[in-house]
Amino acid sequence: MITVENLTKSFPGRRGAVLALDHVTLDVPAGAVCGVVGPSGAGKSTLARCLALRERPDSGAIRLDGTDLVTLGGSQLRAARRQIGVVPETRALVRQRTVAGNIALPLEAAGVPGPARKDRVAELLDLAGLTGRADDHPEQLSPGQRRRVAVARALAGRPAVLLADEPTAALDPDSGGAVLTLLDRARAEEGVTVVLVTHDLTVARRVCDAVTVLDRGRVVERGALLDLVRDPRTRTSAALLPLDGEIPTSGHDRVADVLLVGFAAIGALLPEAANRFDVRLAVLGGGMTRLGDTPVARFRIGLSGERADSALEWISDSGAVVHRTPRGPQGVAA
Ligand SMILES: Nc1ncnc2c1ncn2[C@@H]1O[C@H](COP(=O)(O)OP(=O)(O)OP(=O)(O)O)[C@@H](O)[C@H]1O
Repeated sequence: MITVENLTKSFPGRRGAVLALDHVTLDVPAGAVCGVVGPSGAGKSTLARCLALRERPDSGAIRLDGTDLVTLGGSQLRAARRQIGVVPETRALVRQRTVAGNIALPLEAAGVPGPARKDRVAELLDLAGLTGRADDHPEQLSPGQRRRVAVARALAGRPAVLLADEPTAALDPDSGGAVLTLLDRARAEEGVTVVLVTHDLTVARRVCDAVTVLDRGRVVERGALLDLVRDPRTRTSAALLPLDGEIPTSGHDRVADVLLVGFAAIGALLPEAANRFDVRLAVLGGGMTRLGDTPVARFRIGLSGERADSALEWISDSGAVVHRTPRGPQGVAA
């Protein structure tokens, strides 16, 4: 478990100090993939550098399994740094070395003997889907493959935490997806705790269990992705399942926003409600996405018919989250 408590960091700026992190608190359970998300300048990279123990915060604590890493120095700090693997920039890969040679670098530096080194490199090549490219040099690989080599290198020393700052930046969707799959496999197969820093919630939604949303150095939202998406007031929900506020809602007896989790429910629930209660049900807007493997959908629906209220209650009782829109006729919170 890694916890960040009240982390504060400022930098001198032209017009006074810039508060890059303002009492940031978050926790990442062991074996989870946690996203740190936010717009440009939110403080994500500063937080990542503090977590990597490359930058000292002005105040606050970073605890790994209870030990405050901020206070460490000397050999203890070097040992703590080995617990936190940082995915390097791909330009940090050594051009003269093969893919296998690059992954082996941290093991050589740590004095791991040859046979053990070979086994570990073979394991990581397999994990990264690069076994066939072991003897190639970085420039022979695609950008996405190079990024996977960088992830494998960061995993070599079996760190407790893996820090990946914008690991899909500048990659096409398929290559980016392969990098995210690797992070997910690393969590599942190596048990590493992953901190994924990204400006893009649609990247985080693919692998993260939980996210912390930063804005101007502050935590503005944090929690399990599913919980955040269930609450229509969160930024996370608005970003991942946007509903156009201008959707026309007139001409219906009731208008509501319905959040559905799970595939069967998305396909069947709304038509079933219309049938059961003999109401006309129109989908006015919304759409669906996936959180990891779980499909989630949010629709704005209009219902007309005598039993429209009963239909909404039944949809809610069936497990959907129903919010009657205040803009709808006789709108009241469900
Ligand atoms: N070394 C530094 N010196 C001065 N100011 C800095 C330094 N590092 C970061 N900042 C400032 O701290 C704030 C947070 O920057 P940071 O790079 O952490 O944000 P970010 O969320 O990673 O943004 P981006 O997505 O654009 O990289 C910004 O106002 C930035 O200008």
